[in-house]
Amino acid sequence: MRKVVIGSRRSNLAMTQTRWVIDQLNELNLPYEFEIKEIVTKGDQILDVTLSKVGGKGLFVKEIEKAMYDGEIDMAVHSMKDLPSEMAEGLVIGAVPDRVDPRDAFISNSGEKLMELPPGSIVGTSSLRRSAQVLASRPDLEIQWIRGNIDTRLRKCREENFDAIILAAAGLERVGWTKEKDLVTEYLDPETCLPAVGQGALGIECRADDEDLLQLLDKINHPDTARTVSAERSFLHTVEGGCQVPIGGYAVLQEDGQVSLTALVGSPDGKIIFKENIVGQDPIAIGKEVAEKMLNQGAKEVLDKVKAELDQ
Ligand SMILES: NCc1[nH]cc(CCC(=O)O)c1CC(=O)O
Repeated sequence: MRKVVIGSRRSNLAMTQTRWVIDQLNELNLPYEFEIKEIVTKGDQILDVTLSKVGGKGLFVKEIEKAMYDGEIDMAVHSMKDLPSEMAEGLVIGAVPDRVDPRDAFISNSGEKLMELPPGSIVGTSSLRRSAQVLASRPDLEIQWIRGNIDTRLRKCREENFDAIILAAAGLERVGWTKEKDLVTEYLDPETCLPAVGQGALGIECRADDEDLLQLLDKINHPDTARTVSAERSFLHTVEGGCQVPIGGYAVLQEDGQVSLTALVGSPDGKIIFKENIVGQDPIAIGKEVAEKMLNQGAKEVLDKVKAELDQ
């Protein structure tokens, strides 16, 4: 019997995702037991600044990775979209389980959909990807930053000066909020709001040399999800370089077995949107190809400008 220690942030979503993975692993009936170790990250302590200004998504991940190097924990369950496109040395994604709903959920206080909101309505999000796409279809709306975990954002939407907020459907679904009837006003289709790279999928990280654990994790890997997400991450890897920028990427598997990847780069005000679709057999190759095409078309200048503004 091996005891596997799983590091998790304390948030409801992180804990729920970690427990879900433990359930999947327990169902295999193999000689392993699992223990959760809570890790408080810097990202959880900084609440009042735009996330992109304090070091981006990597912030949540780094301290968990340190605990893994130190042997304090053996693995961690991440929302795939929070994982930087390049893994830290010595660590790997051991499994990508089946993806849940990748879409963004639009929640308005009045019950009006995105295209129905009156001009000047305030939409809360702290994602440049969401703001770019909302403003592209509704330039007459106002975006205001909103931070905090899912429960905090839902409370702020009701109590503070917001008319609507946008959250990932996956997060709402995992913590059980979608059971609440009429909470979600509208699920935004990927044509309106292309999801973040990896949205709705989990990535389970462990040490690259932990062959025993890698063998176990492979049993809950979902090859189709792993394949489509790898196309999205290959795109992210080629365009980016760490910063939190207005980028979206969503890939699906076609019936003929090919991967169809749609990728987006925009300016935060939604005035410039680059969007491309590419179909191919090799996910890494198509991710790279679509990224290079968009960078050459002018996406590079847009991204450089956003990064320069974030650095100020
Ligand atoms: N940025 C935080 C974050 N990271 C993962 C999810 C939701 C779950 C997922 O997309 O897998 C969320 C919340 C949100 O964006 O609304």
